[in-house]
Amino acid sequence: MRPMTEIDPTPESSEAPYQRRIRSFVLRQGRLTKGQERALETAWPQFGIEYVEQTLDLAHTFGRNHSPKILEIGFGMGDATAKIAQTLPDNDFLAVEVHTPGVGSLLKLMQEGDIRNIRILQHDAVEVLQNMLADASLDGVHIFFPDPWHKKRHHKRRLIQAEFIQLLCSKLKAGAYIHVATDWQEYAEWVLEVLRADPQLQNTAAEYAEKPVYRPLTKFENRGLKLGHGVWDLVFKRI
Ligand SMILES: C[S@@+](CC[C@H](N)C(=O)[O-])C[C@H]1O[C@@H](n2cnc3c(N)ncnc32)[C@H](O)[C@@H]1O
Repeated sequence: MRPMTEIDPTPESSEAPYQRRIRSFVLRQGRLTKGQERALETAWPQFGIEYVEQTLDLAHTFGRNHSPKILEIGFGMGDATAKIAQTLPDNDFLAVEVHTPGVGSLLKLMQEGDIRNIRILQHDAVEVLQNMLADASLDGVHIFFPDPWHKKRHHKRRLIQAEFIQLLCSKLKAGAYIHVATDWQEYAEWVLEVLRADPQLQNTAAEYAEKPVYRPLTKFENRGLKLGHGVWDLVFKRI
């Protein structure tokens, strides 16, 4: 197993409404394949967005105005992202991930499939939300299989927390959606509770939603389903 590097929590402060002290991710020192390395060199200049503390003009970034703008947080190796972008060519996807091999992998998939409606930001999505996205600028958010942080003492590292959802809601247009999928039942229950408790959100189902058709089954999910493991989709709308 590769050595894991924990990112140091940023110092405590009481200035901003949502202070990010605990990271929801661990930066792994993954090795890049030759193909990922090549994709990073050749496609990043066209499809990568550098993190800066300045509001991103999404229409300008994607070169079109009226297409729905969807944020994906933590795309992993990008397989689902690439498939969804191909399935929904009229939507634009801002895909955020911290892991370099994942960024290389998605860029490679974009080159192979000639996919042009994705832009990639390699940074902590919380800081991207805080510093780069305008209020009421998003039509949807995808969070697929966020790290469940199984152990109770790690629950504070879970991405989905009440304050994070408040921040996310401020970036959603009225009627925009949040779609979370998880294969960890206890996290599904946690997410359901957090989303239900936010007065700005409305569940589109009684509890868990049917898997929306645009979300492809991942290899890992397929394997889990065969073993009888469950997957829970949650789709909420911003009022
Ligand atoms: C369990 S993986 C799931 C990846 C992918 N969505 C899938 O379904 O295969 C969770 C991913 O979220 C990323 N992640 C976690 N917190 C993040 C954050 N705050 N900003 C950006 N990426 C994050 C991790 O690096 C990791 O790749």
